[in-house]
Amino acid sequence: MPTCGRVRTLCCGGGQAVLCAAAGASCLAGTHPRSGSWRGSSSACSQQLRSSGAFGGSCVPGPSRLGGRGLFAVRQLSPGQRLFSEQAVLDSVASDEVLRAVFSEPLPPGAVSGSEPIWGLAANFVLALSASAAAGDQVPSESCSFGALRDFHRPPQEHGGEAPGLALCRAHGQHLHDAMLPAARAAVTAEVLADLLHVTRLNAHNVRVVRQADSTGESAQTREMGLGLFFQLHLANHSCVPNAYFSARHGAEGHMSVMTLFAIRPVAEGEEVHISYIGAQDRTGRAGARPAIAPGFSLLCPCVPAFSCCP
Ligand SMILES: C[S@@+](CC[C@H](N)C(=O)[O-])C[C@H]1O[C@@H](n2cnc3c(N)ncnc32)[C@H](O)[C@@H]1O
Repeated sequence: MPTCGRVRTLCCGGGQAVLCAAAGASCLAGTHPRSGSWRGSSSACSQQLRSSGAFGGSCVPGPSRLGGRGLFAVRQLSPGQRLFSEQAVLDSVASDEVLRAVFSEPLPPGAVSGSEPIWGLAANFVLALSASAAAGDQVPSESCSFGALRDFHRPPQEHGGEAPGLALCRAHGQHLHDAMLPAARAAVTAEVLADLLHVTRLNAHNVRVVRQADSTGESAQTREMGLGLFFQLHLANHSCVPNAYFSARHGAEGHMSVMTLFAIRPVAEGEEVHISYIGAQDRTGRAGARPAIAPGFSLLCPCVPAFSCCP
């Protein structure tokens, strides 16, 4: 197991976050992409998350006719029924303190307000990655789910080329890496950040963020949209006529967002559970701007060519 010779505590999150500063990349051997363990492999964390009690006993992962994996009801589900709740593996809600511990000044406009969620996501990622490495990858169960990010969907390489969108993620990952403080830069490679962005692009769900008043007391609350990566929910495929919807919200500072999945209409045992990637919080199950889905998420809408099933 990798050990971290010297661990520097960053002044964020009440001193819980640690960053392996001096030991640099060598202390990240367990999670470093070049070790081969970051990308693609099934992690112990995923196994743990799939164990009994996961998915609220309402559904299980299985092969989808759409290709890849999907979620399937293990019993008949009624409209409005809660399927399961889960905490995000990673989300974009980061305090100013966390952002400033990871990124050098000046932060880009929107990074602190949260309207540029990728910065918060990357900051939380670096800190979780570092904490995981510092613990020799034997992280406590609360943060164990972080390792499950390795299992999230990535598109296969295109014929003779690379996965769609990867070049853009690589450029963006390099940009984020360049903007990091040296200690943070030593803890993560631009390549791993590019992978995180790729995973985010294809798997992240919107979460509602409600922030309480800041010290100036100018606003009682600010509301914004953040991003969350949920291990169980990420297995749900898209449909323009979904049979389930989710509601996700960032609650208390220092905790990841929580989402709950509900059935919209009766779902038969064995039926695939679909959400809509557009207007996912629309309980009616009606489709939103359906034609926008395919290029954005690199998927084929199951309604195509049967357009009539999309209102
Ligand atoms: C959040 S993941 C869903 C789980 C994924 N199928 C897996 O195997 O991990 C999103 C990806 O699933 C695939 N997907 C989701 N909905 C789909 C659909 N309706 N038709 C085809 N592919 C879909 C696409 O590859 C998409 O990028």
